Amino acid sequence: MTDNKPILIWGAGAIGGVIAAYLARAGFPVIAVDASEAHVDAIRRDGIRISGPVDDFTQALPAFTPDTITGQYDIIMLSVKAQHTETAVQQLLPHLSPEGVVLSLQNGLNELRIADLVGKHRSLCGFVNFAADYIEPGHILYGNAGALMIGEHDKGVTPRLQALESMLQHYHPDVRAVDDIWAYKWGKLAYGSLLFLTAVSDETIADSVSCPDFAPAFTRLVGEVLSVARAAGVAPLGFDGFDPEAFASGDADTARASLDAIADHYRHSAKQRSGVYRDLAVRKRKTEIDSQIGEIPRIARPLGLQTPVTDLLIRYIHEIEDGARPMRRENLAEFTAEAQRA
Ligand SMILES: NC(=O)C1=CN([C@@H]2O[C@H](COP(=O)(O)OP(=O)(O)OC[C@H]3O[C@@H](n4cnc5c(N)ncnc54)[C@H](OP(=O)(O)O)[C@@H]3O)[C@@H](O)[C@H]2O)C=CC1
Ligand SMILES: CC(C)(CO)C(=O)C(=O)O
Repeated sequence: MTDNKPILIWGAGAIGGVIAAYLARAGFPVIAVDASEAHVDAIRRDGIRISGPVDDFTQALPAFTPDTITGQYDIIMLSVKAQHTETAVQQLLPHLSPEGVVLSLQNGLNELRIADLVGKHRSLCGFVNFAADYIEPGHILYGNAGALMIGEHDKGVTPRLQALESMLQHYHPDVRAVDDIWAYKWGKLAYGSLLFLTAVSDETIADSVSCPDFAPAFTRLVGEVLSVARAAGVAPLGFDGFDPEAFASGDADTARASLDAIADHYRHSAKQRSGVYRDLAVRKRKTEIDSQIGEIPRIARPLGLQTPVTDLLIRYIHEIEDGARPMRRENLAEFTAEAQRA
């Protein structure tokens, strides 16, 4: 499957840009496809620049917008924001070969929708926790390494998954093909809810999650998402300091220890704030709240579960998106008080 045939990276921003640059540097024939004409023009002209504490290099790369790419491909790695998934999949479908696969490298449970659109046998799942920021056209900050795992929708590590694992190990040797990807995808969704909550404040992820005053809110929020995961038949797994068991235990000290470990992970990163913060404060655009975190109540309701703390988070982020609530530390105190009453 990976026999020197061109690979598309569809959405070559922060995450897709890093993967594209590393794979191209390793000699894979990678083509970037991105909706931003300015980004595509810069990559074509100067290559893609990866900067930061992990690496600093510029990689030449062919790049196209979705309407100018031609041909059919066996591997398309998709890394657009969750709310752009459906449009991107409709655009990429004519370029996916009959035996080709779309590997999602995104937060959220987008693979469920991708499988509906391309067929489950042509959809592979990804869990990403490395950190990167789109700085300007052609330039990505790679903040720190983090977990990256891939899997089939159903159990089993297939030869095609192993081939992709070997390829992605050129990005980082710790990339793993796993047979329980949903345990990580749901783990990241619970952790993602925590990241969204840090973005109601203008402080860093580390400062927010390590503050004892706010620990009850983070703990209740993450615990609630984990309960939905379990009701949906998934036992989430941890990574990079995040220990789901600690949040499910109901023991405040155990949860605090995991919050401190998460804070420690980010203290070593050049990306101190989440992608959510970046959407709100820097790029001034809507976040993935509805398509990523909104899935949690949508899945919970038919299972007879309420999600009051997640609903509260969605309200706060909408208020910030709508300009009705400034991003500030006080929001975390207010959220903590409201979450305890919810
Ligand atoms: N950044 C991070 O550190 C992490 C991000 N993730 C997840 O990875 C996914 C990608 O996020 P991230 O890389 O940060 O996002 P970015 O916005 O940096 O990159 C996405 C790129 O896709 C482009 N795009 C939008 N629509 C299309 C389309 N239809 N076809 C092709 N390209 C398109 C965007 O252009 P435009 O900006 O013009 O819309 C942008 O350049 C998200 O689900 C995110 O939650 C997961 C872990 C960490
Ligand atoms: C913070 C990070 C990079 C996870 O490490 C993330 O997932 C995001 O910014 O959305």
